[in-house]
Amino acid sequence: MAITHNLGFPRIGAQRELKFALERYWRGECSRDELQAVGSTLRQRHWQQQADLDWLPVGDFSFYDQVLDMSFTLGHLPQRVQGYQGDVLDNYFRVARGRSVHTDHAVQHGEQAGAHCAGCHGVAAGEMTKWFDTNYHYIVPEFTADSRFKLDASRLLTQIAEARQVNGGRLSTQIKPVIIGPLTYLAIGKAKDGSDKLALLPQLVNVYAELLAALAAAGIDWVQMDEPILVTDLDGRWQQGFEQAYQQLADSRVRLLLTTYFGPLQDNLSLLARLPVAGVHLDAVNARDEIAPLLAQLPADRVLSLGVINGRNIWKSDLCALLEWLTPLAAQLGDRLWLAPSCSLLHVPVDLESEQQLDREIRNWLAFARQKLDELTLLARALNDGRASVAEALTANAAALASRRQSTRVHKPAVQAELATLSPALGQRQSPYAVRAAKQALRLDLPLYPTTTIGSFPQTAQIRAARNDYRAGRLDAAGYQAAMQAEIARSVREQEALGLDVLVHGEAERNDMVEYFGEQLDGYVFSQFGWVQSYGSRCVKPPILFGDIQRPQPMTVSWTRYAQSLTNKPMKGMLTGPVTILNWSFVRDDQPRAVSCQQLALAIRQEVQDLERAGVSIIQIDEAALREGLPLRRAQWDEYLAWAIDCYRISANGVDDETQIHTHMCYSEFNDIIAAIAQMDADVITIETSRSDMELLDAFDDFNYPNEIGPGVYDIHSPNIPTEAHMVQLMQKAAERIPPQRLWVNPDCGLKTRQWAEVLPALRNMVAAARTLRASTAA
Ligand SMILES: Nc1nc2c(c(=O)[nH]1)N[C@@H](CNc1ccc(C(=O)N[C@@H](CCC(=O)N[C@@H](CCC(=O)N[C@@H](CCC(=O)O)C(=O)O)C(=O)O)C(=O)O)cc1)CN2
Ligand code: MET
Ligand SMILES: [Zn+2]
Repeated sequence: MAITHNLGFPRIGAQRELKFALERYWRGECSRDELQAVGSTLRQRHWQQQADLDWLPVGDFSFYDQVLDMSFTLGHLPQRVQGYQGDVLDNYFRVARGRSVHTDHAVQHGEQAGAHCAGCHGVAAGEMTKWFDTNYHYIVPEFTADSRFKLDASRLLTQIAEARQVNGGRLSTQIKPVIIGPLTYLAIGKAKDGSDKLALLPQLVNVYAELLAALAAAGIDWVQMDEPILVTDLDGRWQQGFEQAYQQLADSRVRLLLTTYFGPLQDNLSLLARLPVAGVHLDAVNARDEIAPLLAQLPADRVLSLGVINGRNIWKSDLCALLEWLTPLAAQLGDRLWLAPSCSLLHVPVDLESEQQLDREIRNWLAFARQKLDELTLLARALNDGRASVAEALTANAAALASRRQSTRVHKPAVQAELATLSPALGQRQSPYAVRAAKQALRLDLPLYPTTTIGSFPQTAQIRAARNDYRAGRLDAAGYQAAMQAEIARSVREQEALGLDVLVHGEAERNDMVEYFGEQLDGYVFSQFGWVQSYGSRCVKPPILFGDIQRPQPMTVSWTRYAQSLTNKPMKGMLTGPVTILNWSFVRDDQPRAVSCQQLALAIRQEVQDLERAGVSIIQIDEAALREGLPLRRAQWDEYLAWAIDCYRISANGVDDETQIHTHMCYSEFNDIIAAIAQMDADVITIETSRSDMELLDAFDDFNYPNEIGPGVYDIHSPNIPTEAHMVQLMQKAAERIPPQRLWVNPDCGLKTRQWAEVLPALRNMVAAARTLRASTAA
C-alpha cells in the first residue's frame, strides 16, 4: 500500500484571505481575535481539502513565515526584541516587520520596516532573504556565540489539537507536524558576530529533543523534519553535524521523516541513508536518478517517501509515465513507499477551479495545489487498487498531455527559425565602454554624481482601484489610460520639483514587473487568482509561459513616449530582463530553461530597439532575479551564468553607442558572480548596498569593475527617511572604492511599496546629498 502525504499547503488562501486579514490587522482595522479566526478558518479549510491523503501536514500554516515560526518555537529571538512584554502575535510581527519610530503599531500598509533604526526608538525588522532558489523570502535567524534556545511548543500543540477537530473529529487521516530541522535552521541563519554557528548545535538539538518529546506526549507518531540544506554543497563539519544531531534525536519516541527537496543529494546521499531516522523524503522530480542508489543504501526498515508531483510548477503530471516506474517500486516497497509532492506546495497557487477565465485548452494542461494532491491520490489508487480503478482519470490525463505536446500554440516554427539564427554576437555592443561613455556624456550632459530612481513610484490604492475597475469593465480603456497618464504626469512633476537628473515614468500601469510583460507576450497566459506568497502578506502572480514566445507589438513605448513628452530631462525606458522574467514566471518543462530564456531575450531586444527608435536615450533592463536563479550547487553555476548572461546581452546590447543601457539588481551578494556581472557590460548598474554600508562595493573594487555604478543609498524596505548626511557618508565610502566619475546616486530598489509621504522627503535628501558631493568634489 503506497501511503500519501503532503509536505505543506499554501496558506495565503485561495482569495488571499490571509493577506487581507493581516493588512487589516496591521492598520488597526480588525482585532487580534478576528485575525486568529481567519487563520483558524484557513487551517480548517486546508485540512479538509487535503482529507483524502493518509497524512496531513500540521504546522505549515504561518501568519508571516515558517522560519520565523521556528525561531519562536525554539525561543530564539533577536536580542533587540527579547524581554518585550505584550501579546506574542504582536511581538512576532515586530520581529517580522520592525516597528517604525512614528507609530507603535507594527508599521502600516503591509510594509517591511527598517533594519536601520540607529538613534531612533523603532525596532529593526529581521532581515529577509530568499528561501533556497525560490521567490519566497524568510526572516533570517540571527545567531551570536551566546544564542540560547528555549522550547515553546504551544503553536504546534494548539494546531495539532485543532487538526484533530476537523470534521468534528471524524477525520480518518492522520496528523504529521512539520518542522524545520536543526541543521537547516542553523545553516540558513546568520552569525551576527561572525561566530561559528555549528558550535550552537548541541544545545539547539537539546531543544529539538524536548520538542519531539512534547509532540510524542501529544500522541504524535510521525514528524516531518525538513532538511533541504542536504541538497546543497556541505562540508565535512556540517555532515558531521548531521550525524551528531540525528544520533542524539534517535532516542525520541516519535518517528522522523527527514525531508529533502529542491534537488539531488549527490555527496550527501550516503549521509542521509545512514542517519538513524524512520524515513526519508527525496525530491523524485529533480533527483529521480538517486532513487536506486538511495534504496541500495537505505536500511530495510526505512520508509522512502518520493516527491513525484512537481511542487514548483503548475503543469499536470504525466501520470501514466509515473505509474510505469512507480509500479515495480510499489511492489518492492509495499508500506514503505510514501508518495508526496516534491516539496511544500507553498510555491504554487491554491486552486485551478477558481480560474474560470483562463483559456480552456491551456487550463486543461494545468494543476495547482489542490489538483496536484488529486493527482497524488489518483496515483496511489492506481498503485493500490489497480489502474482499472481510475482508468477514466488516467485517460483524461493522457489526453491533456497529448494535447499540450501537439499544440501549435506551443510550438511555433517562426520562433524556432529565429532562434536558430541567434548567436552571442548579437550581445556585442558596437564599441567598448570607454568609447560609448564619451558619446553618451555628450548626448546626456549629466552632472557628476547624477541622481535617478530605480523605476517604480508608489502603487497607491487609487492606481490599484483604477486597474481593478478596468479589469471589471467599470472603466474603459481610454479611462484607464487617462488615469495612468495622470499618475505618470504626477510622478514626472514630483521628480522635476525634486531636481532629479534622470527621470522614470513610475510604472503606475504595471501590476508587477514580470506579470506585466507576461500579459503582453504571446506564449504566455496569466491567471486571476494564481497568487503565490513572496513575503509576509505580499504576493506575486507569476504568469505562465506555455509556448514559444513572440512580441506582437511594443509593450512600453507609448507610456515612455508620453512620459518623455512631459520633460526635457532624460526619461529612462524601463524593462524587465529575460532572466528575471524567466525566473519569476511558471515556465515550460518541455524544453530547457535556457531556450525559453533565449526567446524572451529576443522579445526584449525588439522592445529595446523600439524604445531606441522612439528617441529614448537611456534604457534600464532590470535583472533582479539573476542571482536567485543560480543553481543550488556550485558545479552548475558556470553553465547557468553562461546562458543567462548571454540572454541578457542579447536583449540589451543591440543598440547604438549613444544609447545608455542600465541594469538593476537588488540583492547583496556579488562576490561570487562579479565576473559575470561585468560581462553584462551595462553602461550603468544600480545595486542594493545601503544596508551593507557599501562593503558590497569591495567586490566591484577588487574586480576593477570598469563601468558606472549606482550603489543604493536609500533603503527602500524601511519607512524611515534617510538623512542627507547619512547618504553623503555612504557615497563618500563608495568614492573610496570607485572613482566619482563613475558613480550614480539612487535608492536601493523601486519605490512601489512605499508611500509618497515617505518617498518625497527621502528623495529630497538624496538630491541634496548629491549636490553636497558635487560641491565637495569640485572644491
Ligand atoms: N514577481 C516579482 N517578484 C519579486 C518582486 C517583484 O516586484 N515582482 N520583488 C521582490 C520582493 N517581492 C515583492 C512581491 C510582491 C510585492 C507586492 O506589492 N505585491 C502586491 C500585488 C501586486 C499586484 O500584482 N497587484 C495587482 C493586483 C492588485 C490587487 O490586489 N487588487 C485587489 C483590489 C485592490 C483595489 O481595488 O484597491 C484585488 O484584485 O482584489 C495590480 O496592481 O493590479 C501585493 O501583494 O499586494 C512587492 C514586493 C522579489 N520578488
Ligand atoms: N524597476 C523595478 C522597480 O523599480 C525594479 C524592481 S527590482 C525588484 O520596481
Ligand atoms: Zn530592485
